This record gives sequence, C-alpha cells and structure tokens, in this order.
Amino acid sequence: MAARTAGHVAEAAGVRRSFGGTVVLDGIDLTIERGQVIALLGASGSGKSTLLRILAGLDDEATGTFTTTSSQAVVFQEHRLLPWKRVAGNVALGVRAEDAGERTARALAEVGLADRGRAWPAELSGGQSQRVAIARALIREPELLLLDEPFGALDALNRLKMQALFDRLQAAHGFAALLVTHDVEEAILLADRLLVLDGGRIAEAIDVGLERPRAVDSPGFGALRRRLLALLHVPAGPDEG
Ligand SMILES: Nc1ncnc2c1ncn2[C@@H]1O[C@H](COP(=O)(O)OP(=O)(O)OP(=O)(O)O)[C@@H](O)[C@H]1O
Repeated sequence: MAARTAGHVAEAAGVRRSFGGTVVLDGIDLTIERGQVIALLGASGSGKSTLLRILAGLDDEATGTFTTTSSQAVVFQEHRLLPWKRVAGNVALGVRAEDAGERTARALAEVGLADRGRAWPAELSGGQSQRVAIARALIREPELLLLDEPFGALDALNRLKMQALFDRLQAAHGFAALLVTHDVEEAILLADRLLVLDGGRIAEAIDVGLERPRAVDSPGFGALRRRLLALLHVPAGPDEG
C-alpha cells in the first residue's frame, strides 16, 4: 500500500504484528519526513527488522495502516549481490534507462569503487560488497532508504568508514532513511531522530539536534549516549565521558 504525500515519505499508525500468538509489534506510530534520518534501536528481538520489513512491503500480515513512498530501496546486513553478475551488473539491476551505464559508473564512483565495475562479487571484501549494495540502492535515487544493520557485519574500522560515507551520501542526495542498528554511537552520529523499540511500542523518541558532521567527542554526544544506553538497559561503563 504505497502513497505519496507532501511532507513525509513513510507513515504508520497502529501497526501490529504477531507471530504464532506472540505479539511483536503492538501499535506502532511512526512518521518519516522527507530527508529525515531515523535510527531504530531496541534489544535483540524487539521487532526492529519486523518493522523495517513491513515498511519495505515485505510482510503482508501486519495490521494497522501504513503508507510509504514507492521510491525506496532496502539495504540488508548481507550484501545480497548476485554472484553471477559483475559488480556493474549488480548495481544496474532493475535500471532500464538508456543512461544506465553512466549512472552505474557514477554510483560506483560515489561509493569509492570506480574501478571495480568489472569485478565479480566473490572478488570483493565485505566492506566493498556493502558499498556495492549501497550503490545498487542509490542508483535509483530513492526518496527513502531502509537499512537493516547495514554495517553490522563489518570490522570496526570499515564500519567507521561506511558511517562517514553514509553521512556524505545522505548530505549529497537528501534521501530519508530508516536505519536499524545495534550501535548506539552509529545512531547518534547519523540520525536526526532516535526511536527506541521496547515491548512492541516506540518507548522513546529523541531528536538528536547535534551539529553535523558529528564525532563521538562532539558536545552533547556523551550525554545522549548515556541516555540511550540507559533506555536500552546497558551499563554505560565507568570510563564513559
Ligand atoms: N518469520 C518469523 N516467524 C516467527 N517469528 C518471527 C519471524 N520473524 C521474526 N520473528 C520473531 O519476532 C521477534 C522480533 O524479531 P526481529 O527480527 O524483528 O527483531 P530485531 O529487533 O530485529 O532483533 P535483532 O536485533 O536480534 O535483529 C523475535 O522474537 C523473532 O523471533
């Protein structure tokens, strides 16, 4: 059920989803404004991926009302590249325009892989593969990106690089995003608004309000981090500023 509305790219009201009698989402209300980055946090099993799948149109058993822009793309934790297509072929998937080649080259350049179009997915590192997955999403110039732990499988250094890349791409393209993440710092670095899922509901919504680009030592970062960890019932640790 996709509809296009002026101010926002996704809206959900009273969304519920159960699995075999267990209620996972118990009345979710959510709006994603045009160009807004929302991070969705919550304990393991709290229903983050379930909510993302509903918004992506991948779950027809949810109830409630929701509308999302049809101009959307999904990035998962695993790259999901087709192994029998070269990198460029993966990026161009679903793009039939005459200028597909040009757009593919541009998308690959934007993610720092200008020279890897002829490579096979098996020849790429995990970080490179995830860059291709992002290029594949970007090439369609989506209004909304739905990302499910997109950097979750990467090592710490690659994760930092990908977060910086995401921030740059978002600033350049202005897409809205729903970013499911376990990483509290990632959420604060990248999002305009943080939603904490708990007990099947949005337990807390926090507007970040820090200047961009952000760093973990930005003023206000530590306080927000502590607040978020408390909401997630994680001890902040003795040495956290
Ligand atoms: N297809 C399914 N069939 C049965 N139960 C499911 C299904 N998908 C999700 N669940 C259950 O719904 C709950 C929420 O799962 P979901 O994957 O949305 O959580 P999550 O917050 O994304 O967790 P994680 O952070 O561990 O990825 C879990 O208890 C899970 O077992």
